[in-house]
Formats: sequence, C-alpha cells, structure tokens
Amino acid sequence: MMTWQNMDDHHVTYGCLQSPKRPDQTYKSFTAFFVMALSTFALSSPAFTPHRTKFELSSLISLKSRFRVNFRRARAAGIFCNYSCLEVRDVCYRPPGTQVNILNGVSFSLPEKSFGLIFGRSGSGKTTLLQLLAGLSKPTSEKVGIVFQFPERYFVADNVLDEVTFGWPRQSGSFQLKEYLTLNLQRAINWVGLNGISLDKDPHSLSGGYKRRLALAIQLVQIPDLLILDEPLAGLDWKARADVVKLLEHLKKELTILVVSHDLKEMAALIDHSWRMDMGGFLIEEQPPVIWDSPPA
Ligand SMILES: Nc1ncnc2c1ncn2[C@@H]1O[C@H](COP(=O)(O)OP(=O)(O)OP(=O)(O)O)[C@@H](O)[C@H]1O
Repeated sequence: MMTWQNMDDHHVTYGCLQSPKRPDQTYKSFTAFFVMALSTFALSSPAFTPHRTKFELSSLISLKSRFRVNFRRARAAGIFCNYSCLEVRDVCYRPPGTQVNILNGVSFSLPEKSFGLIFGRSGSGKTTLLQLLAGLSKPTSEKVGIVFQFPERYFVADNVLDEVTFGWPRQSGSFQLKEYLTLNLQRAINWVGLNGISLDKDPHSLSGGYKRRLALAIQLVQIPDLLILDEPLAGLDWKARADVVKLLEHLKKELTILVVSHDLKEMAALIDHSWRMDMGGFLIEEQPPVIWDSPPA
C-alpha cells in the first residue's frame, strides 16, 4: 500500500483502484468531461465546496502518474485487477486538519454491468467514499458519471438543452467531440425518457422526477463505464421514486452502477452486490436489511 499526501493535507492511502473497462479500449484523457461533471454538480460535503473542487481537479492531474506507479506495484503485490470490474483496495481517507480517518481500509469489487449498493448510518462515510472514487477513479477509468445528492439544486441554465450541454467545448477545434456528444445526447435523452420534454423548457420548472432524469442524462451523454449515484431517490414523491427505480433497472443493463442510498426497500430488486458502511468508515459486504421500511437509527 502506498501513501499519498497532497499539498492541502488530504491524506489518502490506497492499494489499488481500477474502474470497469473493456480490454480493447485505450486510455484517454477525459478531463473536459470531468470538469463538466464536477462543475455541473457542486458537491455537498464540506470537503468538496466549489473552491475545493477546483483544487481537487488540479490534484487529480498531478496524481495521475503516481497512481499508475501505484497500480503497477499493487499488481506486483498480488492484487488482482480485472479489466471488467471496479476494484477498490484498502482505501483510507483523513480530511485536512484532522487526526481521524473517515475511511478505513475500504475494499470492494463490482463486476461490469452490475448494480452495487452501499448503505449505512448517517455520517459513516458513504458520500466521502463516492467523492474519493470520483477523484481517484479518474486516472484509470475511461468514463465515470457522478450524480451527487439533489443535483437539480445546481442546475445553472435556463433551458434543458443548455443544461445538458453546459461545459461542452466551445472552441472551434473541438468539432469532432461536439459531434460525438450531440449524437450521444439524443440517446441519453431517450434512455432517461426525456424525449417528450421540449429542450427549450426551463429545467427548474420540471417535476422532481424529471429533474433527476435530466441530471442522469447529463452524465449519460458520455456513456460512462461507471455511474455513481448518491441518494438518487432523496426528496422525490412516490411516483417519481418509482420512475427513477424503473429507470435504474433499465440503465443497469447497459452500465455498471454504484449507489449510496437509505432507500433499501425500493432498491432491493436492483441489487447485485451490497455493502454496509459502519461508523468509522469500515465497509463490510452484507445484504441490506430490507425487512425494515427504513434503516434503524
Ligand atoms: N472535510 C471534512 N472534515 C472533517 N470531517 C468531515 C469532512 N468531510 C466529512 N467529514 C465527516 O465525515 C463523516 C462522514 O461523512 P459522509 O458525508 O461521508 O457520511 P455519509 O455516510 O454519507 O452520511 P449521510 O448518510 O448522512 O449522507 C461525517 O462525520 C462528516 O462530518
């Protein structure tokens, strides 16, 4: 296991982290996409204020080469990294200015095109893990889509089209990328069932369920190999919740999905693998206690 400590005193240790990826794909930089994802969704944790988001992005870029070194060492140490599997090994995290780890030796693997759920008590470190995965997965993954809690709070445009294309390259030299994104846009809109909605519509005027669909569509334009969702049902009424669950059921056939949620009963039918995050940031493979209407306090 290697230790990496960045300039801002984040303390992260990890052994190996590899995202789903087909063997025939070559590594490419998706910095533009990542900037788009993170600038669209300002992250809710104090560790990820917009100010910090900017810092994290620059850290990620500098982390890239170190990460590759670490990856090779991890393999040499006997950690198996399957190219069609998200593999996380021995991840620890301690925020700046603190002496206690929020995450402690977190390890898990999630096969391609399967649905993983992480559940656990408030404050156990679930969101922190997703934030870390969003950052650390960048150097080795083709495409990772991330939708954090209440993404609609961070919509910035006054029509659906501008919202989906926010952050797309504007300079003339990137025509090919724009063409690629435009072709994928229609597919993403169809995938989430937004095709009945006018692209002129103000995203803030959409219903709760449709706002969530829009947030998913923004990520799906890139056809991510891994889609990470933090509390995708939070704040929705029963109909919108049922619609989003149905949508996830559909997406699960196409993508690898990792979800953090307290809505265990509604997620139950989707789950292929699940883990409980215990206080102190310890992750344990476990079936969710679906007999409860809501998790115990
Ligand atoms: N930058 C930080 N500095 C100090 N403590 C932090 C920082 N970021 C998160 N924490 C603490 O880490 C713990 C885990 O937070 P996190 O948001 O990951 O929990 P969670 O399991 O996602 O909770 P919930 O289910 O309520 O969303 C909390 O006690 C939180 O206060």
